[in-house]
Amino acid sequence: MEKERALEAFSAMKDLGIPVKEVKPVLLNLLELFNFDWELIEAENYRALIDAYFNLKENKKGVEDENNCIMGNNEPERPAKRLNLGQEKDHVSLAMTTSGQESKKHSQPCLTDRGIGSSSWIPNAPLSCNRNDSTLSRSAPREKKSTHNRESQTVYLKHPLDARGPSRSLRENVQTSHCNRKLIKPKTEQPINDVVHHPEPALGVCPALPGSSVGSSTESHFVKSLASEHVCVDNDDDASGSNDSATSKNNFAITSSAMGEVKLSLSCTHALEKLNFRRPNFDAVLKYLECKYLMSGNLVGPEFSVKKLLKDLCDTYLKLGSKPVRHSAAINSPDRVVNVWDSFFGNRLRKQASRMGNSERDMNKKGSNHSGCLNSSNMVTVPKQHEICDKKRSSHRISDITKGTENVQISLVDETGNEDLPKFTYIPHNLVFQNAYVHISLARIADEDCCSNCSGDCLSLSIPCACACETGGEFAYTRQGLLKEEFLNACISMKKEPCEKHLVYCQDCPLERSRNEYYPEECKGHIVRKFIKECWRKCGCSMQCQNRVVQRGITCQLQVFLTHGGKGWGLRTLQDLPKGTFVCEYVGEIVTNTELDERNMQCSGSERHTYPVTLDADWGSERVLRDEEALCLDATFCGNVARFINHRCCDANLIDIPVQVETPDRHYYHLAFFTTRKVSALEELSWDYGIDFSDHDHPIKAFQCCCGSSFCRDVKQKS
Ligand SMILES: C[S@@+](CC[C@H](N)C(=O)[O-])C[C@H]1O[C@@H](n2cnc3c(N)ncnc32)[C@H](O)[C@@H]1O
Repeated sequence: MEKERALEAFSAMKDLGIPVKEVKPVLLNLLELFNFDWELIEAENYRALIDAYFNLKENKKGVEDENNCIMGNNEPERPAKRLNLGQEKDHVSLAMTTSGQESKKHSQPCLTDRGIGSSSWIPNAPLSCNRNDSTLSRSAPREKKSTHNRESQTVYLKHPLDARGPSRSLRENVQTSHCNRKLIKPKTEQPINDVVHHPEPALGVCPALPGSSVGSSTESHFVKSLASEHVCVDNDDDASGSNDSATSKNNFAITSSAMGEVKLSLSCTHALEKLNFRRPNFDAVLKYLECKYLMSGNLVGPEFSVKKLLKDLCDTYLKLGSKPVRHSAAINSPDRVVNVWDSFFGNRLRKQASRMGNSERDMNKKGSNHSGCLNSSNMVTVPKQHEICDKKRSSHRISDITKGTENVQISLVDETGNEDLPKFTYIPHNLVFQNAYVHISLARIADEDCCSNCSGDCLSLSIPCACACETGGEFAYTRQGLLKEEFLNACISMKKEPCEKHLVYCQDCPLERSRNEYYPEECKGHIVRKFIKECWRKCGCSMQCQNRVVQRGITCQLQVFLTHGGKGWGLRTLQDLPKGTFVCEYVGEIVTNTELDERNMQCSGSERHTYPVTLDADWGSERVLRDEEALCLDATFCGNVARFINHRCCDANLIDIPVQVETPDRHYYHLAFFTTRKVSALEELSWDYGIDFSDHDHPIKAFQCCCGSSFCRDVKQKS
């Protein structure tokens, strides 16, 4: 896993013209700084790594320039340009277009050739196929702001790999250069009376007892000389094997007894001489070392020796234990990570971190109290008058209905305490119930359905990649991870006022068949919907490509709550959401029309249903789709948070948009919810199910709408 990630990082940097050998030390340092949190390194197309690399380069160059000045040399040309992925688009595209993008053809959207983009909500069962009601959408932008301030983010890097080695540390470089950047210092000089005295030797690894394992971070006893044989091995730099352990700085000893016990002791006597030395987490030491070897790629080369390996272990232990107090505290105590973030990178990077799935959740988990309230590490500040963590008032509270399956926790609160908790199984991705046939295979993805020649981030290319063809030859997303305004507005207006040209008609409409099997009416038309096409596995770009939004999952802070006014549970946002934000996908069981009919026949009319959505956009194509083939999503029994989104006529703040990820056809796709306007923290999220409240023949009676919209279509409510 680590190896794959390292290779991906190398490849991304290679795309920018940065050789692997130069990336390795920077990456290793960054891993160390970020506490091996790869997500931070991978975020926004390795922005941290790129920054660190160029900072290093610049700092080095500063020194070189200075030296050149002193020596009277001409200023050499800069080796490479620094890139700002957020803003300096040209630089990035320059580097990225080396992979033959010019040869790509970008066809215009061809929705009508390929079938219908219709997805309709279905109250309880039979599928409604009204011109006005055939809209379900999904949306998903990740907010990514390019507020990167390079001037304030010079990361201190020292030469990482070789403890003996670097000709000049960056610290020296920085100090001698005239660079005004703020430095993040790895260690502050401490007054002498701050020295921490360790009563025990600094390192002890005692895997001696049978069954015990190497690597316990808590063991700290130096090997005792109980052994029948005790070999002390000096590991001077030349690894000559001198046995003079008394003079050796780093050494290790192997002790064994006649009973078969073996103890391996590593002694880093350097540690005692170091100011600020704190025992590091041994797992972190091992991880660091593994990464180092992984990146050097010569673990088992001709130069390999076990002695060297053990010496490296000692050195690494010493290195990690000699970090500034706060950093080593973070290594030892994950609870302090947030402080380290603040002190090392300030709020900017912390926010960046908090936008990322796991890190975010970790922070929340650590910061949440027993009942799961959000704390200061959260981006969301809930106004006092709406205090949702008030225990006296909320007799129902679940801190995470997703049970850890999403990137973020989603709480449920019932401030009245009167409602039964919803009964369903949370699933973060669609699952086939039984008979539905979802044909996902790499072989079906043709060259024109993916961008195999791309690398890194497709949105940084000057020419949109093949995947953009579905959205008019342009990407649907902005570089901030939002849906483009033009695309969104077109989807909204198509949904509100579908005109004839947006409709396709089936020869034999499955929706009508489901209403009346023997005398189905003529198809009333399905809207040919606008699709988003995201890059996927066969594409050459990385997982950080900004044309991958929905597939990365929920990133907004959401909450299920008990609404007032008869709608039951609802979903609200706990943070302000800009227009075009991806909120969540509609996730449920993938069922066939036949299976859905069966389900609907079994349930009683009084049950509060989630509204299944018809999925198959191939309706209206020449082939008649049988009920056993047509697909729907039903979130009644198994679903995600979208099952709590209530209906609002006409002016809902969410719209559902089909998103093509794994399959190039329109038989199966994802339905994503995006905000139609700016939504403020604590607003209820809603979407227009597309119900025709005047359709009294519909086998499923629609609920009495309490949406409160002045455009409410339920006339009963109005009168
Ligand atoms: C997808 S579920 C939404 C979550 C649901 N409120 C719950 O408590 O589980 C759809 C159901 O919510 C209720 N509902 C949704 N929107 C409504 C509205 N505008 N007016 C009245 N009831 C609504 C209806 O009972 C409907 O069958």
